[in-house]
Amino acid sequence: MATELSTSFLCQGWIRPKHLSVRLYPVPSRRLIMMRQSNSGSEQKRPYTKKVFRRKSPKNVSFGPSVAEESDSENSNTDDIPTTNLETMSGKSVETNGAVNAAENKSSTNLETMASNSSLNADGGLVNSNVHIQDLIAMIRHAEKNVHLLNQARICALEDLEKILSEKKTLQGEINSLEMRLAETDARIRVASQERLHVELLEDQLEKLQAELSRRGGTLENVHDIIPNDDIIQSLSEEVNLLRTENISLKEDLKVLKAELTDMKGTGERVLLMEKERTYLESSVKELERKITVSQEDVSKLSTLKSECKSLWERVEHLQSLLDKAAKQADQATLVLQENQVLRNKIEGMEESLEEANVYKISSEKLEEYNVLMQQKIKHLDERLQRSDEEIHSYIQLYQESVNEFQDTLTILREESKKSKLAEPANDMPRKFWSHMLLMIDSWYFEKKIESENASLLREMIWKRDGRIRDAYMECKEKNERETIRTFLGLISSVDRPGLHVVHIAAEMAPVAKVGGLGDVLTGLSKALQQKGHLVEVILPKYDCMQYEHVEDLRGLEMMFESYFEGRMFKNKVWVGTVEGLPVYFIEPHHPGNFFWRGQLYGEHDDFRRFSYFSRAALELLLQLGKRPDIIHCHDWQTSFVAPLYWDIYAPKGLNSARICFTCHNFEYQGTAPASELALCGLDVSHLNRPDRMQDHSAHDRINPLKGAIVYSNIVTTVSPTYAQEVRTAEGGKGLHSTLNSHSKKFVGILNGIDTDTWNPATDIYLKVQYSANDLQGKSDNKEALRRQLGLSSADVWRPLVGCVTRLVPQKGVHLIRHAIYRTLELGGQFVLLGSSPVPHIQKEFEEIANHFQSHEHVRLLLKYDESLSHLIYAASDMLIIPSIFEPCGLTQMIAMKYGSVPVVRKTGGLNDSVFDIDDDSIPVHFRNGYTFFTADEQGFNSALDRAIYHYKNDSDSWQQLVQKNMNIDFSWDSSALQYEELYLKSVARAKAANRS
Ligand SMILES: Nc1ncnc2c1ncn2[C@@H]1O[C@H](COP(=O)(O)OP(=O)(O)O)[C@@H](O)[C@H]1O
Repeated sequence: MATELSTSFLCQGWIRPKHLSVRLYPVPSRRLIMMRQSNSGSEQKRPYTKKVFRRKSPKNVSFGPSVAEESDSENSNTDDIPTTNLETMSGKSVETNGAVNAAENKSSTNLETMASNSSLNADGGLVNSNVHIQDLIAMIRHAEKNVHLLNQARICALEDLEKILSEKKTLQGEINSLEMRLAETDARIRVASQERLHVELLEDQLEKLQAELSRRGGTLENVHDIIPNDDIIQSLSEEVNLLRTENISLKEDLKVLKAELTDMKGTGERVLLMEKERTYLESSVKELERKITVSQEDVSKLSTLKSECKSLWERVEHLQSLLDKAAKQADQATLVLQENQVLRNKIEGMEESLEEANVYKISSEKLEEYNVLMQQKIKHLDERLQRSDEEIHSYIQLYQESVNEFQDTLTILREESKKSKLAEPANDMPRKFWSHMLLMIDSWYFEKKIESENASLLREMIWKRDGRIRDAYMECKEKNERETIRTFLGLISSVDRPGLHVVHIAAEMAPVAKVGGLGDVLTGLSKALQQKGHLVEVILPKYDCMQYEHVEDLRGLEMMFESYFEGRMFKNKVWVGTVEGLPVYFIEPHHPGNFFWRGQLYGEHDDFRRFSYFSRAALELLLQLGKRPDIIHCHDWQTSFVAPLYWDIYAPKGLNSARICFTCHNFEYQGTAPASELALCGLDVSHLNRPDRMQDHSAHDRINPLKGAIVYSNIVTTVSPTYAQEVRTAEGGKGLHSTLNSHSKKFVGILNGIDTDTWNPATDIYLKVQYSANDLQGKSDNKEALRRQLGLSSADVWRPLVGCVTRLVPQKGVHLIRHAIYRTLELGGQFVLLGSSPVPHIQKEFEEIANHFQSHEHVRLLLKYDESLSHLIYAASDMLIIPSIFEPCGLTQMIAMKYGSVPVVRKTGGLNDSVFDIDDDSIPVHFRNGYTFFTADEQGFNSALDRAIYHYKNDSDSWQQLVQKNMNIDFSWDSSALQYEELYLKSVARAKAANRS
């Protein structure tokens, strides 16, 4: 008995119809019969399902059974899947991707045309841009339609995909069962071959028996006598034949099954293709959506442009009317002139008549009278002539003025239009974008893909935030790097510098590498200068312990650059990334000393070597990158080598565009070393180890990098006016007062600001609750949160919380900080200290105090560096103490005030310039903002803290007013950055003047 099953899979366009026919034969052996029964049972139970997937469009559906037709249809589907699907699934004639792109290209071209058309043409008239705007709108609508169609196509594709997936699932089931069948068939083949062996054995035996028979002279008939079971042999040979037939049939089945399996695999691949297509469609839709957004922005810009055009047009019309008026007046004037001419002719005629009359005058009285009359007439005509001359003159003047006015306006309009045609600053892009562009250009230059001059021009365009850079970038998103570079090079034209190019070289930058105020200043000042339109870049060492999560788009450049150290050249890898929107270069030296792989920024035995290496590498990088900065700004002794290196080595090498500005954030750290060490970075020791150059005041064989920076920089600053005075005294100058005095003309103190993006209680993400001067409830909530976090008592809301956030170094008045803990307790307050110390004995001392108060309900000491906790302490505390022995500027008092914590400070350095005592009558009331003391002892400190706590406890209203007033003081970088800007500009101008003369 044979069972015939046929299956037809039909999936339009994607799955060809398939015909499968399997013929099963009865198995004569018992084992085979048993297997067959179980198999055929399962086969018959599983019905083949006939699947027909209906698509929305009948266009590509092929139901034909012919193999040739099927394979054609398959080919057409697989060769051009995206296009076919778009067409098929949308059920309409949808434009292909190429067409969509063409439409987009057209749209951008029209945009450009429109932008240029909306300006004045050469004749001074305006070309109406409305038509083009309409075009653009139409194009956008067109693009929207395309998006809509693509969306539809995507939905169809998704539906199809779902269908195909479900079909795939079913087919998978089929495959599984076919595989099972294959296995069964295999088993059957194995059994059959065993049976065959058995039959062959029997045949052998039969042959042997026949041979034996013939040997014995018997005939075949006698065989029946010898082998009584003749039937068995007969049946066995039949069985063998049957098995052979079945074997052949099974092989055929196997072939069919294999073909089917291959087909199934093809289906899987098609499903994959569909999935790919779906992803592709989704990305196309996204891209179109993005382009529509851009187009819409363009439309809004165009409408602004249009309104501008309109107003310009009105002005032109007004001018035109003036011109018309003037022209009329000129016509009138011409008429009057003609009239005058007629009058003149008349006068001449009359004069002739007069002459004739004169001949008769003597004889005739009448003629005399006539003469008088004529004289009067002539006089009258002369007057008229004069008047009309004046009138003509005034008309001509008026006409001239109108023409001039018109010409001026025309020139202005032309210039305006030219300017607007030229790159408008693209303020819609974030600062990060421009930094990214800058780094991209640098890497091209560094990797020798563009020339130095071209790199400079592109940098300047980026610096100006030239809209063409943005457009080129957008245009090149899909292009490869070579094409992108070509597009960018096409942009280059003469560019005016919009500001200064400033490069900061420093050892710290908040928040990626911060130890103290230097990091804050670097970021705050750079941001403020960038905001003012200057091109600002930063060069830092690539420390292993940086807060890398604050660096965006960090990547290593392909090329290394070499720099000199210790008599040979070392390779350096350059990493680029943006920090707080600023472009930053991180130098990673490939020096066996692993200079910046130490787990900390400073405090290493070889700091002199580490930072002299870095200073030289930073200048080398600028040279290699072909940069032409106006200002190189270095900070503290770690980068003070830059100044002498620049003038002695790099300016002669061609890096000679810059002025060097050096800011000392603390004169206590001078980085002195044995003089010979200076030679490591290539500086000439004998040339520099002189009392008026880099020799340290303490010994003849030591050099002082800080002194070198003072001597070799064009501008020297420190961080507050009072500190600038203090360091010029023998007591405050730490040995450098005489150097500073001899360079006093270039030395100035500028008070630091704080970065109000980072330090703003209204937006601070580290706070439990954000707050502002108008809503101080948040401040109380933070106080409560800090108390809970540190396990302090919250029993009395009004118990004053005194905070201190500091490095624990002698400069900060550690003995007064320690005293403050006990004094605060005596006065009924709570005390929280956040600080860490690089000085072991101070750290140990404070650890003991911290242990002592470990579970005290009103005191907590946290001896670590913790950025987020510092924010919470500023917000939670009512007062912040800064009893410094000296303080170059100090940022914590400003941050404290911004967060409504009243500062209690010693009057020194920058504290003296920013905190003014509430009770100091010599200071105008509105400037008074904190509590100060002068004598650096316990009584002195008490005199300030006692008053502060008394005020807090006894006059909460005026305390709140004080808090609110302090929160509103402007401590931003605005005015300080302005002062730096002025210094830079003056210095650059001086250099230019010197070069000219
Ligand atoms: N332990 C600490 N944890 C977190 N931040 C700290 C810590 N100590 C100091 N700071 C921060 O360092 C900066 C100190 O700057 P500044 O007052 O100029 O002092 P200095 O630069 O002398 O350390 C502030 O931003 C302050 O919040």
